[in-house]
Amino acid sequence: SPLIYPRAANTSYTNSNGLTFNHFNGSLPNVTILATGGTIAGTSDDKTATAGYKSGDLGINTILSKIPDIFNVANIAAVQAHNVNSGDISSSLLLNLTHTLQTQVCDDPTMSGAVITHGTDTLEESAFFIDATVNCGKPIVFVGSMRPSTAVSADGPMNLLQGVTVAADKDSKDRGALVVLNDRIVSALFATKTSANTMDTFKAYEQGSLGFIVSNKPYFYYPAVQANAKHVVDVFNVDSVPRVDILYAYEDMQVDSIYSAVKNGAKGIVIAGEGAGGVSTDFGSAINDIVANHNIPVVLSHRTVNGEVPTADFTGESAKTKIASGMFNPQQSRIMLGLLLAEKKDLTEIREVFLKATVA
Ligand SMILES: NC(=O)C[C@H](N)C(=O)O
Repeated sequence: SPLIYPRAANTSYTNSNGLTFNHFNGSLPNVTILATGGTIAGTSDDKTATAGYKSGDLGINTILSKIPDIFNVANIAAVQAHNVNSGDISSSLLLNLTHTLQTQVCDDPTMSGAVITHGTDTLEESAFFIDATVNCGKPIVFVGSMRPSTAVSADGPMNLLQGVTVAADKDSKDRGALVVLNDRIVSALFATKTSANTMDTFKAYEQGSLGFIVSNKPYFYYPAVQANAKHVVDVFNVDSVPRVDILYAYEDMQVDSIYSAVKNGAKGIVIAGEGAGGVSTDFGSAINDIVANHNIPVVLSHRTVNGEVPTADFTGESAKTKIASGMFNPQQSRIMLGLLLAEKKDLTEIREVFLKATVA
């Protein structure tokens, strides 16, 4: 294995990409942590507080100093990429993360994998984005926490320890990006936050988790496999992602929301549709008009947590204009559509990608 270095334990080592590993031990795998903030870096003066705390406060080295066991698992190069509440993560930061991961982890044979620490509110979006843009068999693992670092029984340290362990484990390879929280390993392609408050929040209801962790040992239920819906976009020459808006469908929804989205600069639209991509008759006609006359792709997704939008639901004019999201929920669909627009894909090519996530 190229991961072994002839170096004494507990020395500091800087590799050719400028990543510095403290407590270096030549017999351990190398993992980088890219820290972005969130509750895992959150603090409060009140140890009982699991609301009203400051998200994205502590630096990654302070977090790591409270988990010395982590240095027995891997050599760690910790990088503070950002330190924010996850609502402030942007596609430009994610493009930077993609480039960093590709060059400093995927293309470096001495690196085993990477961990991204992230606020949980939008963690699934960033994990989906990275899964769709980093072309890598190595594990890229997202971790966060639901309790701030100051809370009684804070979950962050164990989640980070487990995330590093999964990133360092050869069984984690070729499974796409992963989400590790609350002892579970979930595919980034399907993970979604299911509770706004509790620790058992990241789930892939239909697909299930890929495995779990006990006494810091990961266990995967099945050998590595990539999902049928997986699609990797090449963003090497992309410097920004076009704006895609999500419109939430409901009874009494007015058609002017779609026209104002386009007027305000949206280059693509995702509808969080009722049931399997449903909208009112009037709104359906407005979508047809937007696609035909403004050349803006519109993806019909579902506001339900589970299920898919089948293409079979769209007939006549709608079959030509509307793109069914398949299994992708609105936030996943927004990211995929934005990335495909960044790649300058046309309507037919965009439709083909969403078809991979579609059954009927
Ligand atoms: N649990 C969390 O991390 C929530 C926090 N508001 C964030 O997403 O940054």
